[in-house]
Amino acid sequence: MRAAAGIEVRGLRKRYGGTVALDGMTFGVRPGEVTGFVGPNGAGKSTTMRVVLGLDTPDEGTALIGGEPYARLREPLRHVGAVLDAGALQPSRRARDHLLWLAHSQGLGTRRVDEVIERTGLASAVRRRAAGFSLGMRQRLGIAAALLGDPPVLMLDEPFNGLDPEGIAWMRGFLVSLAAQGRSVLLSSHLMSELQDTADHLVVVGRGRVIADTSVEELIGAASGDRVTLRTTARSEAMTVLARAGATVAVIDRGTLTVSGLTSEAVVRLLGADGVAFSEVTAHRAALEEAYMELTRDAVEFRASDGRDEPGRTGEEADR
Ligand SMILES: Nc1ncnc2c1ncn2[C@@H]1O[C@H](COP(=O)(O)OP(=O)(O)OP(=O)(O)O)[C@@H](O)[C@H]1O
Repeated sequence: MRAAAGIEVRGLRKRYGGTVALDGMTFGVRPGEVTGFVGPNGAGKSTTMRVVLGLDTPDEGTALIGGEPYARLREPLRHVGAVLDAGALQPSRRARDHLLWLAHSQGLGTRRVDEVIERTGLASAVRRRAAGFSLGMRQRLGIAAALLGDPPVLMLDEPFNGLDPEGIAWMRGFLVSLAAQGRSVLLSSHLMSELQDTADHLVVVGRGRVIADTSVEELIGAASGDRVTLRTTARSEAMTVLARAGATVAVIDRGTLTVSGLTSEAVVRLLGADGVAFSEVTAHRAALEEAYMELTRDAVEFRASDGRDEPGRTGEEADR
């Protein structure tokens, strides 16, 4: 691998007819980190990746890999590897032949092909034809191809799509190890849960622009706000007492509530004064999924209401 390089995306705008796909998309991807590129369907993730790879032209803005636009890279496979559509394989071609064809087209040798086959755990499948490959094997083959030129930058569009739990675990570990080698790894997903244990950094997007550019830790902290988590077996009584004191109370599960608008001291005092039993009062820490939902609420085209945080609900209403 050559000197570390990153991705720089600045002010990308792109329309398809009346649809605004990119609306000033701006972010960077640093070496040594897995950056999760996450947002609801239609947020502009795939379009951004295609622009970075020179497969689509923006109306405005720039996208650079190691300081250069893709079109100016000599031997691009040595600078960036990408898997945009793992399904796109010539069905009759055997896995190893697919890699050999790619390698030879870029002046890379057979030895490198065997190295990437080994690294991606494809050794037992290389003589099989692509048509018989599971999606998991296709993803591995896509990554093997992306790694042929030992590039410092990797981009993967929805790499967890369709993988079974074992495939997901393998993919996570593999992506983290690639970043640990100093590579810049950008991976997209529309599910935050897929990124939770993989990404160091998150670029959250919606409607063609960046909503948050943050570390995983910061995002969880920011979304947690001034809320208190309360565990109690007397949910209904607790909700009545706290709502009466002006708090907004949401039900998380049978024995857990989150309370906004009161300090934890006030919650303890109010419940104690009314003799409502509780087992725990702690500062709330939002799970990443919850943080993500809050951030992207306005950017989602369709979302069914789960009714959890409707304002003004009382304990009795919520308990029904
Ligand atoms: N070739 C195209 N022609 C017309 N519209 C397009 C084209 N490519 C993307 N779009 C539109 O641009 C917007 C952004 O799409 P994009 O595929 O980049 O989003 P995404 O974040 O990757 O979504 P998903 O998670 O569904 O893949 C969407 O409204 C999409 O319908």
